[in-house]
Amino acid sequence: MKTLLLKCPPEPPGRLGVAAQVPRPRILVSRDVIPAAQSDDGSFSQRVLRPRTAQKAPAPAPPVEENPPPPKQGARSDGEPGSRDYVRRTDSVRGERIREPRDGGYDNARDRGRDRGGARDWDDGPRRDRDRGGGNRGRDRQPLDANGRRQRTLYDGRQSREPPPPPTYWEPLPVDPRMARSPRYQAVQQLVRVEEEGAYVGLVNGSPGLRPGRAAPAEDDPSGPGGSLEEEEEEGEGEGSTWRPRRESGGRGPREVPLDPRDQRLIKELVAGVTRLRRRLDYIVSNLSQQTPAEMESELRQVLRLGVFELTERRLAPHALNEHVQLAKVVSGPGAGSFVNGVLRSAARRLEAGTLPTPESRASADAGGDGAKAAGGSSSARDALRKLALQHSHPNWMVSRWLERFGREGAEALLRRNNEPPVYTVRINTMMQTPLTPGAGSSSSSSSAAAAAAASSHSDELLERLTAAGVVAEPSPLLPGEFIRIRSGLQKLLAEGFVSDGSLFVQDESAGLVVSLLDPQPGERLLDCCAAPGGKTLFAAARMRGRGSITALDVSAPRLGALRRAAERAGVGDMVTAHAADLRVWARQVRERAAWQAEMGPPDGSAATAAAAASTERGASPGDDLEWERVGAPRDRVRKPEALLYDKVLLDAPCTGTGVLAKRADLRWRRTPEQLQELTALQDELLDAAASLVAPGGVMVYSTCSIEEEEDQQRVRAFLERHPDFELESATGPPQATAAATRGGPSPGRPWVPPAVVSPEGFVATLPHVHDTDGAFAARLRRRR
Ligand SMILES: C[S@@+](CC[C@H](N)C(=O)[O-])C[C@H]1O[C@@H](n2cnc3c(N)ncnc32)[C@H](O)[C@@H]1O
Repeated sequence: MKTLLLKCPPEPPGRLGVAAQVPRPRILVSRDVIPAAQSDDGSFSQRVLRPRTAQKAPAPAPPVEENPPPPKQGARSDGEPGSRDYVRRTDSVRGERIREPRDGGYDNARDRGRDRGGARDWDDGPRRDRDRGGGNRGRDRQPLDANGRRQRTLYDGRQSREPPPPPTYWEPLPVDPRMARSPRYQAVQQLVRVEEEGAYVGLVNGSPGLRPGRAAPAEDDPSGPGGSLEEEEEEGEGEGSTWRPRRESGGRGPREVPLDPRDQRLIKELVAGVTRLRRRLDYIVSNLSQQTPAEMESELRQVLRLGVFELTERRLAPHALNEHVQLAKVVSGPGAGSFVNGVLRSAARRLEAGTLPTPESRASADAGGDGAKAAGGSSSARDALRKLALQHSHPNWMVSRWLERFGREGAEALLRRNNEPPVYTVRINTMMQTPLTPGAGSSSSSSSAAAAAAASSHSDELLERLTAAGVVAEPSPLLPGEFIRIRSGLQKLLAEGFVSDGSLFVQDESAGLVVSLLDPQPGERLLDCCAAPGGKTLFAAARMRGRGSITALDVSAPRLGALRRAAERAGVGDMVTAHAADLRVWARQVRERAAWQAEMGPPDGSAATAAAAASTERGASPGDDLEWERVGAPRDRVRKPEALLYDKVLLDAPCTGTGVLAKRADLRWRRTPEQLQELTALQDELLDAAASLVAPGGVMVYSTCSIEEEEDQQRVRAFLERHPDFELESATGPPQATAAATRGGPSPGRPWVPPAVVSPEGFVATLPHVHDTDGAFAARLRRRR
């Protein structure tokens, strides 16, 4: 019985090969792997994990191990007769007793299940194309032989000498259910989905406190309706979905794994944290291993990032890193376990010694490259830019823009803010507050004072209930009486049912400011042009106190479905009509229809009365009738009154979403400068289309959740040049507004938004590092009569 014994070379300074990290001074590998595993200087590289059949070199004679190793600690020999000696031990991955050959080689009984296989050769394409559907991701890794049969993996080369054993990759064990439920295993699977399949981090994290597998209402997702182009791309799952655990295979068939809420929270923290800090973590990993993360297999890369993240950011004790090692074995095979063990132990040692290679510990950054040229300037300026981008884990192009715009200090504050846990706020469902006393409000000032008092007492009552539930909360300084800032305990808030019973909606204050700037009033006709998933639509409905009508338009039908359901739950289903359409097409049709109706002459009296009665039944105000008069349309032919002009139009445009990077952890890696250009063109088209639907004297608010001037200020300036019939109204409010905001709901004499969020030009412009909210932009444009 012969076993290979490969001696480990000394660790090269600053770098680690696989063998250098192996805890015991021996490693068993197939003899075919030796050439691939050994580099020129005799050290072993991690390439042992990714052999290619076609590149197989003739195998040298294996070194012979003279003395077989002693049984593993805690194992006992079965003393079975025959050619092989077996031991029993507890498998730390499966958590069960297993029997295996003492020499560690292939065992028919144990390893039979590993030889199941797909039909494709593992070399025929990148991994991401092979295994999109999940399930057993490892099944294609076994190479096919000349007859198309899946080959066995041999580590010691003794089982079948003819034909010679192929190079080798241990197919991962079928995942043990206990491992499948491990938060770290789940986090790795989700990280793979995020990076390779474009899954959305806020979405896959799910909402703790909700039943797994059940679709959650849009406002339940703590990620909030941030709003960006991404959301429209993920129609299948939609903003309102909660994460469904990956199905386990094995046993009698797939079944869903219920996850503990605490585990869900940990998964959320890990996935969001690793995704945010991806570039920084990769820098550290690259400096500790011979391969860059980009050259590694996807799961292995995620395990390493996760390990370094937990070590450096969560300060996990080094002994706890064993879970990552076991995880690597499961997702990438035993060799990967040794490799991960080596890299993570080295990271732990060097962290303790204060010599961990981090971007800030280097004189000049030496990684990156994306957008480096865009930085322009001298090489030292480019170095400084790259170093900052690495340190705060952002793409160079974003950092370059922000350095130019906010200066070094401002840019750093923003970068830091994007990596911190975001501040969540909730909107109070003011529709649930005690209605105004009948008779109160004979004058507009006493009515608004009564409304403010009602809002204030409702908010105080909710704050008390939240405090009793262990939630640390405070009234919003920007929209008091309507929003509450949650300092800690969002999960408790969700678990206590504040959201599911409709009392609160998770929504950022910056979204509230946009609606506040629009200032919808009871009885108005409002068009929300890019409405889904509906956070702003519902707030507008609440401001309108259920009276008037809202047409909610969005190009994404599935996301509009979520909006409809949310409107029903909020009790405003009657006033919201949702239409799935491209705004540009819809606007053209409205214009054609209006022109046609104008040609048909005035309606007769009976039809006008019927239309007026119908509109009153819907709860619409007499203002509806005015619309028809404005375009001179005959009422009897108006089948869709919403297909005309509107008092107020909200265009919450698709954008790069650079204001919500703290909440949308993956977004920074998906955006490119080219997309920014494409989006500005789309925004112009949408602005033109939306403007054509604003009634004379009516108002349009253009908003984004981007902080890029090209998408914000520049779009508005260009719009005003194209549309001289529109003028900008300063966000500080109508002329009679007083600067001293009273607590409670809006009133005619109150500014639309607090002066603290208004730019000198009169726009609403919030920045995460300045206002403690999402970054957002809004401009109020009035159409001249
Ligand atoms: C920023 S999100 C809107 C968020 C929403 N206002 C809220 O508060 O929940 C942008 C929306 O624009 C929609 N959209 C993109 N292009 C569109 C188009 N051409 N017509 C209509 N809607 C469009 C997307 O589907 C997406 O839902």
